Amino acid sequence: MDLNIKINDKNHLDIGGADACDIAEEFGTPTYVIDENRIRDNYNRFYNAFSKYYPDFRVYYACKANTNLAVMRILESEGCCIDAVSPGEVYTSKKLGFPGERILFTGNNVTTEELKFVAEQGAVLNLDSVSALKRLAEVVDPEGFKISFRVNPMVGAGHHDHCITGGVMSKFGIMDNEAVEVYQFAEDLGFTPVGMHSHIGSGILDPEPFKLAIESTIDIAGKVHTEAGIDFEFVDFGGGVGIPYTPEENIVDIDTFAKENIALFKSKLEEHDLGKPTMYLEPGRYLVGDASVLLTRVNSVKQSYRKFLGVDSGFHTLLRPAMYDSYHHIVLANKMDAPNTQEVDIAGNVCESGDLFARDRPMPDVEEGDLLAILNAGAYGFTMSSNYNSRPKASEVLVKDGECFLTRERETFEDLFNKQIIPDYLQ
Ligand SMILES: Cc1ncc(COP(=O)(O)O)c(C=O)c1O
Ligand SMILES: N[C@@H](CCCC[NH3+])C(=O)O
Repeated sequence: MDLNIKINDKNHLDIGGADACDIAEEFGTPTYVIDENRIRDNYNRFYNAFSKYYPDFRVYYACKANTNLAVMRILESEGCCIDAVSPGEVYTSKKLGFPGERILFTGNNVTTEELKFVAEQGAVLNLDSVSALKRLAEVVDPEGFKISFRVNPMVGAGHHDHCITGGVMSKFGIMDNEAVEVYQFAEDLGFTPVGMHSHIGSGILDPEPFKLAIESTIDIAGKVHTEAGIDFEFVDFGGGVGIPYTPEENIVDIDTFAKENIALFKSKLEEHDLGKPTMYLEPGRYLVGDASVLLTRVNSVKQSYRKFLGVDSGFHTLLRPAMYDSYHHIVLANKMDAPNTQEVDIAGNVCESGDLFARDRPMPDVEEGDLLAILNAGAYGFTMSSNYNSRPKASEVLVKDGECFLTRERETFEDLFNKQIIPDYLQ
């Protein structure tokens, strides 16, 4: 089993050297708990695997996965760069110390004002349409302005249909067969196109689609090089590397993955005489997914037509099970040695019948007051949470070598009033 689970001598879940039960006691529930060392390990394992075979390599953290400020500072301190998808992510990254040159902005359906803002921040713009290109030309001086384009490599993969971003159904990128024309047009406008980007999807454990994407993207880059005379400073293959969520899934052997992909990358570069552009990858889930758990307490055990364990969080806290039917492994954090004795449904506190973390899940005997830990909650967990049902958002705690730091206060009812204005006549 490749799930990241550690147990201490009290038979409690250990997170980064801290006891899950103590954390729940001190900070309450629901709380996301993030293990700093695990993020650092994930980053270094990933970076070292690729840079060993191709030193001109950069990691752009897809910060949409987790924008906790401490998480971003940790990755900044490791020398990581940022894949930003919105002006808000660019703003946050800049404020946290990432220089513009280390931020790649890959927006989709962005306004002209947003393009202008991102350009003013000094981030590198990776454009997704001819419309964006034309509108960027209205708000910056294109002369010598470096840009890149996201292309659709016509390869797609992902753990759910919603997470496949290449192929004919995808809203992302320019078409492979218009690339030459678009790069040429960018040059005609005065821009200096220096990069090409593709991203096929998210949550992929199978190495094959990545290889197909490398082939297809470099074939497109080769055509653009030959026919439009573009020299590439970088090629970016996006993110998407999955992590095991179920006990049956295996962690990606990142060294073999890197070795094979880099070998293919080099041979494709040679085939098209593309020189030695820097290789970028944009992992999100791989860096932060297994570094965090969501602690949630069982507040009711109900035997109805089925047996339900009711907990103090819901899909407003962790959306993935409800949105993608995603499996998250759930453990009884205060009795880690207890054997499974039953199959139960684990339900949240939102007023929707789809608010379930698990159906028919083998679990030990669980009592009200017990503590559950929902594993692999570090990617697309807090960032996709909401205030649905007027539920305040969870707190977040960072653990470093057993020491705990509150990095986000739990919201209060007062926070539900933030930014709302009741017109005078209704006061
Ligand atoms: C452009 C881009 N890069 C990187 C990522 C990160 O994906 P993942 O978290 O699966 O690595 C995404 C999300 O799918 C994305 O849209
Ligand atoms: N939100 C998705 C990943 C999508 C990534 C965004 N392109 C998930 O939780 O798996």
